Amino acid sequence: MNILIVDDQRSARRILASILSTQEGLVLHEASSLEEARRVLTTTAIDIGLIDVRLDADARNRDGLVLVAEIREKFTALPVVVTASSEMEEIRAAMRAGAYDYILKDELCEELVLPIIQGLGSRRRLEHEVLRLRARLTPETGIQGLVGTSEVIGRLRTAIQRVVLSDRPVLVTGPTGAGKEVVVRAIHALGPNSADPLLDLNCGAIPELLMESQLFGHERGAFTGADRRQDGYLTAVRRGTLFLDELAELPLSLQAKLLRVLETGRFRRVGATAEEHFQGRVVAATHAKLEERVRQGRFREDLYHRLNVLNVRVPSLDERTQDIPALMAHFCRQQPRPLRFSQEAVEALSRRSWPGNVRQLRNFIDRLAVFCDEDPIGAETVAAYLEPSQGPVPAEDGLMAMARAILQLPVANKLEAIESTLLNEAMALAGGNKSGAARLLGIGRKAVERRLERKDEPPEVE
Ligand SMILES: Nc1ncnc2c1ncn2[C@@H]1O[C@H](COP(=O)(O)OP(=O)(O)OP(=O)(O)O)[C@@H](O)[C@H]1O
Repeated sequence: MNILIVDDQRSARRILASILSTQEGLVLHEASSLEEARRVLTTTAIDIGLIDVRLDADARNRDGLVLVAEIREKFTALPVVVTASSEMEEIRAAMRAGAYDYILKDELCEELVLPIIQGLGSRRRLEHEVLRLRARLTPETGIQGLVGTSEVIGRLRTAIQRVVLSDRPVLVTGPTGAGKEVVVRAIHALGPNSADPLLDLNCGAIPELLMESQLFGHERGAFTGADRRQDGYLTAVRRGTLFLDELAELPLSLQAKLLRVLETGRFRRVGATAEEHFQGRVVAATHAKLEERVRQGRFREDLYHRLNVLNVRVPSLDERTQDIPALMAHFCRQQPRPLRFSQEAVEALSRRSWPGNVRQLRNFIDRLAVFCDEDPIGAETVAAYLEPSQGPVPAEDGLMAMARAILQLPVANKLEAIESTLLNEAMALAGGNKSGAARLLGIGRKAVERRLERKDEPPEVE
């Protein structure tokens, strides 16, 4: 277990360290200020934090309490406050901020400190044991579903296990096709509420009004076509996971509403006056650089900070080429017929760059399974099949994902929903200029105008 002792006085840190050094299996870390403690917490998986309330000579300093609150918000360590028995008010404040226990400085001795550490140690061990058992119960969707043995994928698994211990929002980032969705599924499967739903909302695939209704639900008569009351994902998810995919595309108006849900845990369905409680966990994913979107005013900074509490970065395939043979074997097993590659072919595929990441590798193997009869498939054949797919990710993937998302919508006319989304996007890209939008869409300006007039009516809901 990693223990972090935070105290501005070296002598105080020494006393605690000497008490703890009698115990086996403890790795001790020290920090003398709030900043130093933050640095250690972000680089090391600390299990227990022993934190002095005052972290500099100023008697009014209460940085230790700030740290306790931060740990509960952003890290998975168990904080314990260390203070004098005369500071009852500070002890109360620390417990309110989320400290698990307190240690009195005037009674620092093995008999009082060690039972607290041992108690928290058992708690941590139990948490890990539960995680391990859950991982065994969900081999496909859990952490084992993440194929690979490289060091980076090992770090990714550790990050997943850490965020599962908390119930705060998670932001999963990484390039397209790298496995963000696989990671989100693992977080859900390993979490305490995996029996409740994992609901996936693609923030880039559907028109704004529909998205609002899908997320928040609506009252009967809230808009044209809303002929009955409908639960949104925020209700239907219960204590499960609300997966916001392509988060960067969430319209600004919905960003404000989502922020309110995250801050207060409350929301209103479209057309309702009464508020409801959101009980689930938000896990969002994006391949876009959100900081850049914030700078451009396209993504709310406050929402970004709310969601970026726990960040899991999924590495690109080029950062973990050692995993390519294992991934190839995994995708070969999924084919309807046996598929094998020669050693040279595996090596050639492991050497090349995969800008479309794991998805591009999977698509490549799927293609060979359909078109190639060679057994085992050799390096020359692989090279021949690679030619046309050099370069960026095939666009069909994005189109297929969008088509699938739209087909599941409660919209009567799905083709119209697609058209309207495309039209909106073209208008936005062209800065509201109809001729520009017409050029992007490959149709005439008149056709754009006609469609814009038609689209004033909100889409019909099934
Ligand atoms: N580590 C992995 N092990 C097994 N399969 C993986 C792994 N990573 C990705 N995949 C597979 O690769 C494909 C793409 O992964 P996924 O959809 O999770 O990517 P993504 O990062 O969410 O992409 P996007 O940003 O485009 O949504 C899926 O078929 C997924 O099952």
